[in-house]
Amino acid sequence: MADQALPDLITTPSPVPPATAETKRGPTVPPFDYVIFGGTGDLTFRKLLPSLYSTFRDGLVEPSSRIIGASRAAMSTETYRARVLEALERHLPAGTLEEDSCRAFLAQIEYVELDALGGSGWNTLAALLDSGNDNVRVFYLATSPDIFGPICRQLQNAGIINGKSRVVLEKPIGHDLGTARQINHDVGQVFQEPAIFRIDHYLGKESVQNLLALRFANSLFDPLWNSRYVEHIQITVAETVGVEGRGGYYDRSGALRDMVQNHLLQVLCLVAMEPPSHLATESVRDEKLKILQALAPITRDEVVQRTVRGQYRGGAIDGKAVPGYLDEPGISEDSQTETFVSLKAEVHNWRWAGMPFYLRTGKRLATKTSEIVVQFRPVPHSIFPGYSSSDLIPNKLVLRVQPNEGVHLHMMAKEPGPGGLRLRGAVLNLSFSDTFKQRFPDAYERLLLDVVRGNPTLFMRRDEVEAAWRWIEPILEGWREFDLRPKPYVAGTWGPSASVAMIERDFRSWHDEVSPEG
Ligand SMILES: NC(=O)C1=CN([C@@H]2O[C@H](COP(=O)(O)OP(=O)(O)OC[C@H]3O[C@@H](n4cnc5c(N)ncnc54)[C@H](OP(=O)(O)O)[C@@H]3O)[C@@H](O)[C@H]2O)C=CC1
Ligand SMILES: O=C1O[C@H](COP(=O)(O)O)[C@@H](O)[C@H](O)[C@H]1O
Repeated sequence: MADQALPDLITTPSPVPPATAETKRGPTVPPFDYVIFGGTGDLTFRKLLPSLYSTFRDGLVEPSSRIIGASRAAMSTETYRARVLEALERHLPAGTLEEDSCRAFLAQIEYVELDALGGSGWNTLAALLDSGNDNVRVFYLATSPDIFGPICRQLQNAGIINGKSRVVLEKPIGHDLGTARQINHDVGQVFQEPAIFRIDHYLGKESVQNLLALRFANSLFDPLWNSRYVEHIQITVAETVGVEGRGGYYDRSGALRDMVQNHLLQVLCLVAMEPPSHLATESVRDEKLKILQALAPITRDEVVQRTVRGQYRGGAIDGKAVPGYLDEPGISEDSQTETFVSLKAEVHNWRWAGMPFYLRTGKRLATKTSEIVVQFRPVPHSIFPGYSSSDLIPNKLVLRVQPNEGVHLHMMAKEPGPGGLRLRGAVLNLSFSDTFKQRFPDAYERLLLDVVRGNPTLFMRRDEVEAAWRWIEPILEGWREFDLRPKPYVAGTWGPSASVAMIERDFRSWHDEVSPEG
């Protein structure tokens, strides 16, 4: 979109163009007022506003809805709209920003200058919200978690919470169990649990939700989905990006807190949980909680054997040189923060007893890929002349979360041709993008509207967050106690060699070492 179009775009409201049958993804949600605290932050500009725009363009949003950005920076609504436009241009996939719907979207955005800790901005916000509409009110806290409590208290004092109000808490919810409990307590003083939406955007990813469909809408997998048939499971979330200007936050956090405590454990829950009796919020959450509670603690004494920490050094990603972690802005020069973690977890219950789950995540790794690998046990006996049972490569189900969402089943097949029966490994591929022609919405699109719908199924309940921290804490303590420093790895690789050694000690290997293609 050309720059000279900007003034006209942001001052001339026009109705949202009607969605066509191809673009509309469902019924509109009730009209809403979305107040985004941290309205000028990276998350808001990179993810929240582009996702809200996409839902607008797809015809899911009532025209009387409003989006109100709030933060301390002094600026007019006009200037804010111009910044939103820049963000949409920069962060939406090419070709998806449409002039008419963008103009209408921008016209529904307001800005309020406000300090979370108090001041007159709260009266301005109250006046704006009190303009007679009956919209659902969403308060999205896209700020550092230490001001979640103060923001909720200000909302209460300003008298702007009504029966149609909800609050969304961005991750991380705390830095450890104590701070998570404090945040949950402070927010819980103001909002009832059903009105609190703790977001984990991995639960909004299409392919993560597809895990529910794969497991519970097919009869094929469940009989095999246990340690009698599954040999081990791997969950990998590999990124090629570094800390992307978030060094200040990341250096205090690290990969275990930033990724494992939330995203990887939530995915593990969906992989491992029992079938909920129906797809109702509390049934799903109850089953996830049981998994978190069944996770065998990695005690302080076990951290050396069962966890690996890494930190990237300079290297190359996609043929381009990238700096090491210690040279990134905002990182302390002698930082001991891990940018990579791999660990071996166990779920102590009837279904999974004695079978490991290997989890791994890191920044500046070889490729961007998130996947779940279910490794099945070998056949008990070979009937094929010339093939022992160990020659028959055991089945493996690979669920690709991103990119190239899909399911790959590794199996043995007969090599075509006359004569004897020769066997060879083959892969059955189901690519979701080839099968379903629709656009894959960003995870936030679904979740932002679920808040308005009042559907918290894909959000974390208080006890889940606290159970996850309870499992993470002994690992952090063990690292501290044994002064387990992160091992260096070259950017563009698969992390420290100790991670490979950890899984190879169990006579297994990471999926990428076997087949980088999927
Ligand atoms: N960026 C990302 O990709 C992701 C971020 N998150 C989480 O989301 C949260 C926000 O992250 P991010 O956007 O990166 O952070 P930024 O530092 O970019 O943004 C912080 C925002 O909070 C506002 N803010 C800070 N203090 C106050 C205050 N006292 N009163 C009102 N507004 C305030 C800032 O505006 P101003 O200074 O003008 O007040 C700014 O808009 C963090 O908890 C982060 O961990 C989670 C997942 C991904
Ligand atoms: O929450 C976070 O997630 C991103 C990775 O998300 P993805 O959708 O791109 O896989 C990660 O980069 C960031 O550090 C973390 O805070």
